[in-house]
Amino acid sequence: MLRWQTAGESHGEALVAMIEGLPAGVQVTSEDIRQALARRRLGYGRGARMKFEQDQVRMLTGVRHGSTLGSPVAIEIGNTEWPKWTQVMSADPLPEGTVLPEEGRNAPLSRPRPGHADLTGMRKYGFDDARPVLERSSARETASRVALGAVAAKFLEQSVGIRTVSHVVSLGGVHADASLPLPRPDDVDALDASATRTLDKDAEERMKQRIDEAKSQGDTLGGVVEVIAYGVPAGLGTYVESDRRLDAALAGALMGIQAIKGVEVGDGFAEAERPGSQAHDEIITDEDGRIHRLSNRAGGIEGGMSNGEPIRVRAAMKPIPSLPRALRTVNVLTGEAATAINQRSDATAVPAAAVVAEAMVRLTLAQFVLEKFGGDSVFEVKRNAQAYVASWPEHMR
Ligand SMILES: Cc1cc2nc3c(=O)[nH]c(=O)nc-3n(C[C@H](O)[C@H](O)[C@H](O)COP(=O)(O)O)c2cc1C
Ligand SMILES: C=C(O[C@@H]1CC(C(=O)O)=C[C@@H](OP(=O)(O)O)[C@H]1O)C(=O)O
Repeated sequence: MLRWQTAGESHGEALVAMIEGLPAGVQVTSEDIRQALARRRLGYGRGARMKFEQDQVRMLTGVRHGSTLGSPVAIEIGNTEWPKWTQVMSADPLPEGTVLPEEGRNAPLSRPRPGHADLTGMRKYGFDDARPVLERSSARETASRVALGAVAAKFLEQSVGIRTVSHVVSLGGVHADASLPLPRPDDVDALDASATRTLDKDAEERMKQRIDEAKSQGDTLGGVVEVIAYGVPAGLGTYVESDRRLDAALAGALMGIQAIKGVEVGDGFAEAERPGSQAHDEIITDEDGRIHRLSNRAGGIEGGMSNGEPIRVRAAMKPIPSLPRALRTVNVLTGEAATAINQRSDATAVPAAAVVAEAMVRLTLAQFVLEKFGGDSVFEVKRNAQAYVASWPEHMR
């Protein structure tokens, strides 16, 4: 069983991520993790913090000489901003009379920001300011999941040959051309080079303009991201029990990302508007006698199982809730009307969310691969997966 967990606060000393249940023999280095984290920092419209802060990666356990040991893998992502935050975020009580810098005093954070966890978090945990809530509800935490996703990606590629890619489908209402071919894993460099993580250059320009326009109006934007997984063998997940469905797990994993408000598998909501004759993926036998699909509207999942086609899932991100054009709120210390604090913030983080969504798809697929094929070493998982496919009659492969 593959399990993972993250810990850490947005302005704390470090984030910590742990994954347990990975087989031995996954080739992975801290440089692989660094590269994945660098991708999450890219994207037009991200705020100042992305520029001055760095992710300091340390592989603490579970890996020796670039290869996993089968024991839990723990990764630390140090926050280079920590020296500025040590007092505000100190784990130990502060000496009497310590005067905290502005960001550590509770007055500004007694005005909960609409769209954030602030108000309900304060009520739920009994705080009189939002600092203890925002520290953990912040999407800074997604760095931990991207780090774990980088390890999962290595496992998927080295065991079964699964590779993933993510891109932005729409940003602030500007859509990439849906008739373009789907990105493939080899397009990753081109996607990294794109300011808005899209292969549609024309849409990229319009997305940038839209972000500039929103910024000049003190506003923020959301959008839709897509993750595609290639090389997924048929038969991950099952229809036999709802909580073992691959589509359900992927939806949960994507919904667990901060600010994600909708998930689609394949053509998702568009499917609901089509007649059945145009909604499914017809099965034919091609010239070499092999079974083949004419389309992939289902996004590679039928009956809660991967069907051998590329897996395609989308996630809709709401606009960033901290806006320069501050929203109305209430000062919870006085009950008086107020405006939400206007912190430095991302104008949009949709390209980064694509990278986070990809990490969640990688982790979820790794879980399902291990459930299906088992194995304590990459070699064993690979052998089991190959034997499974080889057990099918030739035309079914
Ligand atoms: C990669 C990423 C970056 C984000 N950056 C910011 C930000 O700079 N400012 C902000 O207010 N919200 C940001 N958010 C969104 C908040 O974390 C999120 O909206 C908030 O936690 C409440 O969302 P929820 O209701 O889905 O939990 C970001 C989200 C993601 C995924
Ligand atoms: C630090 C990251 O994202 C942060 C996520 C975030 C939020 O509210 O979710 C708010 C911003 O932080 P701050 O309020 O300190 O400026 C982002 O910069 C990161 O992604 O590494």
